[in-house]
This record gives sequence, structure tokens and C-alpha cells, in this order.
Amino acid sequence: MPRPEHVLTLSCPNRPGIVAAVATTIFEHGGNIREAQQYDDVETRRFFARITLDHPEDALDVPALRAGLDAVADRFSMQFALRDRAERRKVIVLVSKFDHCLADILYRWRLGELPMDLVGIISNHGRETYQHLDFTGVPFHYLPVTKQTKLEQEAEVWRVIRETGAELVILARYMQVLSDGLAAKLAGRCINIHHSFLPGFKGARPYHQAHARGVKLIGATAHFVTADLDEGPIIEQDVERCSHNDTPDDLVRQGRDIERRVLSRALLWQLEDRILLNGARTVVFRD
Ligand SMILES: Nc1nc2c(c(=O)[nH]1)N[C@@H](CN(C=O)c1ccc(C(=O)N[C@@H](CCC(=O)O)C(=O)O)cc1)CN2
Repeated sequence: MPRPEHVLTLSCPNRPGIVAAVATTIFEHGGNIREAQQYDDVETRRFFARITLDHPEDALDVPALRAGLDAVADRFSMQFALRDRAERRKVIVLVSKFDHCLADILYRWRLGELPMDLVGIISNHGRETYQHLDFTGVPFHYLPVTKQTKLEQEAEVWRVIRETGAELVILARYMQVLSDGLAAKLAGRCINIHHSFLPGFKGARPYHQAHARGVKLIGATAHFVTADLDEGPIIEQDVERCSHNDTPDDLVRQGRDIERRVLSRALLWQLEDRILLNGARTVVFRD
């Protein structure tokens, strides 16, 4: 029977003694460090770490450990999060017409590859758009939008996010620009898949932009959503070769696989608390 595990993620201004203080606190409260990754950003002089710890059944006094870490956080001006790995995050997925990323997320979730509670799917297109997809057990919310109804529709999106208790929002080719207000409400917990190798070809129709530019590589980028379109901190990217023979539709077709694997990596890493924000960038403690 695997022992209960927690994940501790932290960041703070770098100085000697951080690891010693954190490790001692974990030890003193009955925790056993299973894995530790750390990064010292010499440019920003900030320190980052991800530590997984386990403990014999009920040997870890979590409230006491949290209080001990609070004291360490005060001493080192540290931000930290301590999460029980058994607690699954509530995730909601937003999608528009192109559903290949949603299909991939559903498949991986049903396989057990994505440890999450999928609490809903929101689309500005009707259920008939996805007749080939199985939404069994996942509430589907059809929220159509026009330029005139954008604000009302977005209020509905926010209502569903709140009412489902969604902690993480995935834009799986959701082709609506979120207002500054909603982007702010979802800061650090909304991930978008952009279908280009950012910072190239931001905005709409990136494959057509890339084709017109005559690129020899196409790519996809998973990033946190901010008010500035496709400018949010990058989480994961991948590319594939293309050629002069490829039409825009060829690039769209080839790009689907890149988008799927980039988004599923980013989603899994977020679910495993592997991504830490580092200003306009990220630190990703990959496995
Ligand atoms: N505030 C943000 N919202 C969104 C972001 C973001 O980074 N910040 N990423 C986009 C995704 N996206 C490309 O990946 C994208 C989506 C939509 C558009 C766009 O021009 N949409 C038009 C409507 C298009 C349609 O209705 O088919 C619009 O909103 O007027 C460009 C890029 C998701 N949102």
C-alpha cells in the first residue's frame, strides 16, 4: 500500500540555509523526502524547489508541518504550497470548433493518465459539434457568443467556473479572447494551447501566417493565459519539420498532433505541481 504523499513547492529570494531549514522542518514533523528538485535563478536571484514527501500512515501532522513551514516562510520571505497528492484538482475545459485537444484530454483522463476531476466542458459551439466524442459523466455547457454578447457570455463562463469549483481552466483551442477581468481572475490557473511556436505568429490563424512566411518548422505552445494575448508565461513547446510542399491545411493537420502532446504535457505537469511561475517565465521541474 503506497504511503500518503504531499508535494511542497516553494520560491523565495536565494540565500544560504533555505534547503536546510525546509528539510529540517519536514524531518521534525515526520515527513520523509522522496524527491527534491531545485533551481537557483542567478538572474533574478530567486530560488525554487519542488519536494515530494511521504510519511507512514498518520505519522505526518500536516497542520503542524504547515505551521512549521509558515515560520520558515516568514524567515526567508518564501511563498510555498503544500498539497496532498491524493486530492485531485477540479479542472474545466473550454473548447470551440476544433476538438482534437479536448478529445486527447478525455482519452488520457479516462485512461487514468491525468489525475484530475474533470468537472465540466464549456463551448461556444453546440453539443452536436462533438457527436463523435463521449462526454459521459462530464457536464457540457453550451455558451454561444457573438461580439455583441461577449460580456454576458463571459459572465456565464465565470459562473460555471465558480459553481463547479474549477481550480484549473484549460483553453483547448477555445477561440475567444478572455477579457482582462477574467484573465486576472484566472491568473496562474488558466492554460492555453496556442498553435504556433511562440513568440512567432500570435493571434488568429497562425498556420496560415506560418505558411505565408514559408517556415520550415511549425510548433505549438502551452502557456498561462494573461490579458496580453498569447504573451503569458510559456510552459511547454514542441515543433515538427514542414516544407514548401505543405499547404496551410497540411500544416493544420500536422499541427494537431503537436498541439495535443504539448497541451497534455503541460496539463499533467500542472496537475503534478511541477510548474512554478518565475515572473514572465516558468520553472518546470519535469520528471
Ligand atoms: N486574454 C487571453 N485570452 C485568450 C488567450 C490569451 O493568451 N489571453 N489565448 C487565446 C487562444 N488564441 C490562440 O491561441 C486565440 C483565440 C482567439 C483569437 C481571436 O482573434 N478570436 C476572435 C474570435 C474568433 C472566432 O470567433 O472564431 C475574437 O475573440 O474576437 C485569437 C487567438 C484564447 N484566449
